[in-house]
Amino acid sequence: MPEAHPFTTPHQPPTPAAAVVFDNLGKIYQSSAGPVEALQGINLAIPSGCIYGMIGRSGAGKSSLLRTINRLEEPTEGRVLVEGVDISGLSQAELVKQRRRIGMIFQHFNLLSAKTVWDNIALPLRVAGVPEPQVKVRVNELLDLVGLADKHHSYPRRLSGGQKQRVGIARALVHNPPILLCDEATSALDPETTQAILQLLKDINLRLNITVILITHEMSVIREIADQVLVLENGRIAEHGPVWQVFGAPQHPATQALLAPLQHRLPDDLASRLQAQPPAAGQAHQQVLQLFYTGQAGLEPDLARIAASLPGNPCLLHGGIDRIQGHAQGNLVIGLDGAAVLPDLASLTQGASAIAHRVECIGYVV
Ligand SMILES: Nc1ncnc2c1ncn2[C@@H]1O[C@H](COP(=O)(O)OP(=O)(O)OP(=O)(O)O)[C@@H](O)[C@H]1O
Repeated sequence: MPEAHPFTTPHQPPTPAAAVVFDNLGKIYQSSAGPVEALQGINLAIPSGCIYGMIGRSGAGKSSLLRTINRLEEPTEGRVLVEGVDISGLSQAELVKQRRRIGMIFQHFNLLSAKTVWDNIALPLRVAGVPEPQVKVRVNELLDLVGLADKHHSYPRRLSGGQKQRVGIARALVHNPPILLCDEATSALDPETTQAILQLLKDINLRLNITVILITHEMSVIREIADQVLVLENGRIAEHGPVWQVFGAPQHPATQALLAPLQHRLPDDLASRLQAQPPAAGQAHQQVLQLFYTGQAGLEPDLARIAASLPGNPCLLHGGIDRIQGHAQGNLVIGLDGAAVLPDLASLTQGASAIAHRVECIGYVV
């Protein structure tokens, strides 16, 4: 007798505090070169209903951690609680059921090339013994959800990368899981298609209240859709928190290195003209200040206030501000007449009249 499937009603979680909890998690692989400590002392809760990003250098342990959530990897130490259930104690039959509550999508889509879009999506339902009329209803629902209703007879080889990932997403959602794991889901896609897939994941997170946990090497993906982010380094937690906080003021050197490509660096022509000391007396020059914004305490780059607080006809030379989760972050590079007498720079970052979180004089240009 096939079990009942609740997929025609929207998923309604019993509002657990955390979708996933890692409790002192450790993982050691045995390899021919000896034991490899992939994860160590991971204590972390992933809130229900959020989009949670995991980043880290290659080999930091992201995949190992993600795959412990559905026991594709068994931890060697500690526990993983999924919606409050310690999954290490599940029997094989219980694990099969549990895995239906955790969808997963992959970088290379993992579709069956000999099956149509329809059959790829229907397969997990058929394997679970869902009656054919219900399979039909559910596959149609999912094709609509991912915007592929007109492709149901197509084979994967006739689909673009974005369309293949849409099939992967539909297949991952067949059992109406409360959790979706994404393993480099947009890494094989061009920027425009990446945007469309990220929008779909956001939509699924909001409309279906599914917790989305993703690993990626693309920091822009985290900035674009994640609520919270974990940074792993050598199998340990480097730092974690709301994306705007971690991206606005990265504390750990690993995070700083990962985020470096997103920084609005000085353009080469300006950097090459900067000198550490002011030129000889009488030579016209500008002093160059850099104003940094971390997103803390609602402090915004207010150009009128900056102009009123700085002497010497301030002019904007370069800069970039991103807005992440409503917080302005980045830096502005400002040139001032060389002869202007600068105020105490620390005073520009304090109190109600602060114009930035940090101000540095980075040099002089003639
Ligand atoms: N099956 C395995 N056997 C032995 N060592 C492994 C195995 N799988 C992973 N490792 C090692 O565990 C560590 C963590 O690997 P993992 O794949 O989790 O990192 P990652 O951050 O996902 O890396 P990447 O970004 O390159 O995919 C690495 O040192 C890796 O070589």
